[in-house]
Amino acid sequence: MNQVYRHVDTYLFSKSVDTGAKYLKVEKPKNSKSFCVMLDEGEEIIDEFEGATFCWRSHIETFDDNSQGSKKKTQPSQKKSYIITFNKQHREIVIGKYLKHVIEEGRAIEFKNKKQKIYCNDRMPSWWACYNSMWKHINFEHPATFDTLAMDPKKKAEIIDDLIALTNGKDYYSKVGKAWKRGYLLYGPPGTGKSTMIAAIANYLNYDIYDLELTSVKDNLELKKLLMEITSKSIIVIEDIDCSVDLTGKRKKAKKNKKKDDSDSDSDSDSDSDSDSDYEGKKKLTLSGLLNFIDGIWSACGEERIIIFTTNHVDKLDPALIRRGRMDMHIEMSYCRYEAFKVLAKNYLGIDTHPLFQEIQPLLEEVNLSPCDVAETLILKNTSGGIEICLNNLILALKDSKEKAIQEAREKEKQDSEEKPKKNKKLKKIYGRFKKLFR
Ligand SMILES: Nc1ncnc2c1ncn2[C@@H]1O[C@H](COP(=O)(O)OP(=O)(O)OP(=O)(O)O)[C@@H](O)[C@H]1O
Ligand SMILES: [Mg+2]
Repeated sequence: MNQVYRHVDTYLFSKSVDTGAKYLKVEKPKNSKSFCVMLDEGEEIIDEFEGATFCWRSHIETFDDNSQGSKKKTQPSQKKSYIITFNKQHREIVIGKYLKHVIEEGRAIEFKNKKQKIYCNDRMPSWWACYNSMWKHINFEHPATFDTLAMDPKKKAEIIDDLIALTNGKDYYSKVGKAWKRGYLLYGPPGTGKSTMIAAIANYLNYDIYDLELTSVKDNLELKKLLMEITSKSIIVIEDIDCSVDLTGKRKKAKKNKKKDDSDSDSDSDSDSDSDSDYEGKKKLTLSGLLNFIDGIWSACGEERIIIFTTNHVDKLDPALIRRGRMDMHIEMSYCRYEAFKVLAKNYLGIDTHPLFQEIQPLLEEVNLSPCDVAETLILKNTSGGIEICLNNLILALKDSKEKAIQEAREKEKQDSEEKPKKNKKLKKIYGRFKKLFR
């Protein structure tokens, strides 16, 4: 089906509910979450825009493909169109604004109704990539939302505001001359909701997710090709960026090589080996390739994109990779504190308050338990008196954790106090040697 026709169709359906056409056709397109209702042949819809009235009439023409004398019997094909009639004086409005409005509205409704997809890149032979997409996909159906995400409500509101600003940012980004995209770094210990947050963002915006597996990317060129296939209004995710590929190491190596090049710049043989290593570099996936992927000139070939990195070890990442501008927002997903617990209690037990909360609150403030671990204790295993059992399980888990933390701290203290005299002895020895040297 022609795209323009489809957008018009969608737009008119949103009107047909109000205007009450007599006969409608109902279809369920493969990629849509909802039904699609179309006008039947000869049905009319009246629409109004800026004081002008427009009449849309559905027209279906049927062609008999057997008319060419072919022996094989084929189904007759149909050509669908709309005829729009309006007062001559509104010609300017139709051409200047109305048609654009219809297409944009139709496209927006389709976007809202489309089924989300999650894509992943798989290692495939180069001949395959010449003829097919480099991404494989399935429908994305994850129940996470911002309502079910347990975290500090202030931080949550900040993220939602940022997302809204991004989606409304078309004019702003073109005014300031920036590519229309945003980078988020999600960091924190395991089980604190980084992946859940990605799902919640995708569901909030109805964006598709492109889960980029860096270890499957052969070189920088392949990364660029993958980028070119990513659609607008999407989220590009690189999970556990610190363990994907050794990007930091490569950069350090590159720096070392550069230093060596600078000092040996006169020698011809060295410049040859430089170009060899340059060539090797191009053949691999490097940090600079990834940086270009995020915000090089090619990154502007799509609009309304979000890039998300997740990591458990933010300190291991190369600062260039996460500097502001690349990763615009650094979001810490932390251990479960009282506010986050209240969200989990509501999700899992359906309660806003309980007398046992008083005991739980101070424990949560001093014990580091991930939301994942807290959630595990809150899963209702039976219905009779279940809530109290769950909350008591949580209290036990918190007390256990507290006990362990105290134990660990004691052991560390003991270790430190045992090591101190050894260290002092070593320092004394070094000091003694220095003294001898300068005598
Ligand atoms: N903040 C949270 N809000 C709601 N549920 C959470 C949260 N954190 C964790 N969970 C629950 O714990 C499970 C694991 O969380 P998730 O996979 O998002 O953690 P993660 O931070 O991505 O962990 P990892 O670093 O190991 O990848 C989820 O399925 C979810 O049910
Ligand atoms: Mg995760």
